[in-house]
Order: sequence, then structure tokens, then C-alpha cells
Amino acid sequence: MKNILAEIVAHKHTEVAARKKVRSTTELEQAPMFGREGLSLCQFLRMPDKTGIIAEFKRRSPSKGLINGNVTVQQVTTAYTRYGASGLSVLTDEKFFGGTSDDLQQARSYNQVPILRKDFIVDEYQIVEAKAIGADVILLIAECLEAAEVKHLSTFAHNLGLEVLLEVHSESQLEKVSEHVNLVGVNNRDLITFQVDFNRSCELAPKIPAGKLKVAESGINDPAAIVTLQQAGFEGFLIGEHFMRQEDPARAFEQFVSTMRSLQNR
Ligand SMILES: O=P(O)(O)OC[C@@H](O)[C@@H](O)c1c[nH]c2ccccc12
Repeated sequence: MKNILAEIVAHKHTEVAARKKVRSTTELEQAPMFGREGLSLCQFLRMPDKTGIIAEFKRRSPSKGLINGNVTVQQVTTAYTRYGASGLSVLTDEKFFGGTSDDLQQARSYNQVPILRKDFIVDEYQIVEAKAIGADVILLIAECLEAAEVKHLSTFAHNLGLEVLLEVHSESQLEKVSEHVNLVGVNNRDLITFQVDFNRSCELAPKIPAGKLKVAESGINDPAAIVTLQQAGFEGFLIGEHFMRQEDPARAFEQFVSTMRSLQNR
């Protein structure tokens, strides 16, 4: 396998094929959450009393190994929400990130903010699952999908009432932005080399098509960076590790927000 992303995607296809045999799409559609009306992440990111932060629950990652194995979904996500997160991102990939669908379902049961299903989506079935477990938004990663797939999967999600965040890492991937993509995220981390280049977001910001909400992703660990990113046109900030790697992610989030607010009021 030539890189970790290719390895993850290959594993996803196997995983999804196995899960389809256990639960059909029809069964997923009968889940109680399936009929629930989704919350709009675009709206929540623009609420003046919220922070624009999409706070992520991430136990481990292929690049960092174990980040935090001691905290619970309830403890962390309710604090994120209480201190002004505009949305939550919950990893549901088990093998590489130590997440589960149950993590997202728990986050759903304790919080009234939009939730992003953070996973590697390669098949419609995973979008039906996302709806069935109570997610409001799905992630599509340009690096692992053809333009036609982005178009198809985003339309499929839209028809289920889900919003779509398309993640890009280079200018050429912006060609994959299509009608039913609501938010465009610039990942500062290269998913193949794991290198984080914080300038990536600012460089690509002006090239993101008008009408798509801009989200900066990964490697954000300083409240001052939020101010810079806002000036570059970003309205959403996806942050995981900076909070999760602390013993008390709730407190880390609260402190980050309080410093951020004082910088914004200058
Ligand atoms: O933990 P960080 O550096 O704050 O990054 C969060 C988020 O951007 C990152 O987890 C992420 C961005 N794109 C992904 C795709 C799959 C898995 C994870 C990710």
C-alpha cells in the first residue's frame, strides 16, 4: 500500500461491504434518528454568540498515535457545547482513529449543536448511516474521490437533509466543489505525508468559490490564529488535537475561547 490514505480507503470499502450484510439500508432508514430534522452547521457557524469552532472528539490518529484515552464523549462534548462550540466533529473510524458510531450517537444525545460525521466516505451507505446515527453534516475528502463521486455523494446527502463539508488540500482539488457542497474545508495537514502547513488555509481562501462557507482545518493551536484566519475569510475552525491532547479538554477549550474573545475585542 503506497500511503496511509490509500490504506484507509481500501479498508473502508471492505468495512462497508461487511456492514451492508449486517444491516440493510432499509433497516437503517427505520432508525429513530433517521426522521430527525438536521441542524445547519452553516447557520451555527454564523451565530454571533457562538465561536465558529467545530470542536473535534478524537482519541487517536495515525499521525499522533494515542491522543487521549481517558476522557468520555459526554464529558468533553458537553463542555465544548457549553463554552460556545458552533458544532462538533466526531470521528467514527475505528481502526485508525479509535472512534465509533456509538461515540457520535452519544454526542447526539447530549448536545443540541450540529454534528459532523468525521470519517472516510466512499459509499452512499455511509451517508445513510450518518443520518441514522444522528449526524447533521458529512465530510467528503477531495483527495480520495473523483469529481463525479463528490457530485453524486453530495447530492445524495443533500436529499437526506445533510450538509456537506468538502475537504481540499490543493488548488486543483477546488475543481471538485459542486452545487450541493455547503462548506469547503482547507486541511492544513497533508493526509499522505502528515505535514502541517498552516499557511495552506490562507493561500487557498481567496480561491474558494463564492457562496461556500470557508472552514480552516488542522494544526490550529493558538487563539491568535483564529483572528488571522477570520481576516482571510474563514468562518469555521476545525480543532481537535489541541484540546484532546490535554488532560482536561473541556478546560483547554474554555481557556482557548476566553483568549480568543479578548483578542477579537481589541
Ligand atoms: O487535530 P487537529 O490538528 O486540530 O485537526 C482536526 C481535524 O482537522 C483533523 O482531525 C482532520 C482533518 N481532516 C481529516 C480527515 C480524516 C480524519 C481527520 C481529519
